[in-house]
Amino acid sequence: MSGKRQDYISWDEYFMGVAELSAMRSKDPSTQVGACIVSQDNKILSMGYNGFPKGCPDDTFPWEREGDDPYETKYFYSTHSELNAILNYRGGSLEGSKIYVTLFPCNECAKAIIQCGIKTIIYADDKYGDTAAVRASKRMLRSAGVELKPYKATGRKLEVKV
Ligand SMILES: Nc1ccn([C@H]2C[C@H](O)[C@@H](COP(=O)(O)O)O2)c(=O)n1
Ligand SMILES: [Zn+2]
Repeated sequence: MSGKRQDYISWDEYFMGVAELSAMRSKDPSTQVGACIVSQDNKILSMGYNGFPKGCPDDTFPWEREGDDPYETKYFYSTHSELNAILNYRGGSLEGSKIYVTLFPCNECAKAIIQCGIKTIIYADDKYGDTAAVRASKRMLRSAGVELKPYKATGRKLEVKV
C-alpha cells in the first residue's frame, strides 16, 4: 500500500469533534455545550465548555433549572462555553477567527463574539432557536456581519480510547 490515508477526518469534523469533546467536561446535568475557536489558517486558538467560574465549586453552586428563587438556579452562575472559550484565550487578537459550537450562541455570547472579532460561527444544534435570546442573538450577529453556518453532520462516529 502506498500514498496517504484517505479516511482522515475533515477540518470541520476535527473542530466540531473538539467542541463535542470539550462539552463532555461540562457538569451541567441537562445541557453540555462545547466551543472551539479556530484561526483563519485552521489553528486551534481556544476551547471552552459551560460551567461555573473559578472559585464557584460545582458541588455547592446550584445546577437546578427551575425554582421559586432564581438565586438557586444555575442561570445566574454558569458561564457559557463560547464566553469561556473567548476568556480562555491567552494570545493576542481573535479578529477574523471562527468558532465551532455545539449549540447556537445566546444573545450575551453573541455580544462577546462580535466584540472580540470572531467572524464565523459554525453551530451543530439550535434547540433554543425560537427563544427571544437566540432570536436577538441572530439579529445582532447578522447586523454585525458574522457568518452563521449550520454544521453539516457527516454521521461519522469518532472514537477515542483514553
Ligand atoms: N449557546 C449556549 C447555550 C447554553 N449554554 C449553557 C448554559 C447552561 O449551562 C446550559 C443550558 O441549560 P438548559 O437551559 O438547557 O438546562 O448550557 C452554553 O454554554 N452555550
Ligand atoms: Zn451564551
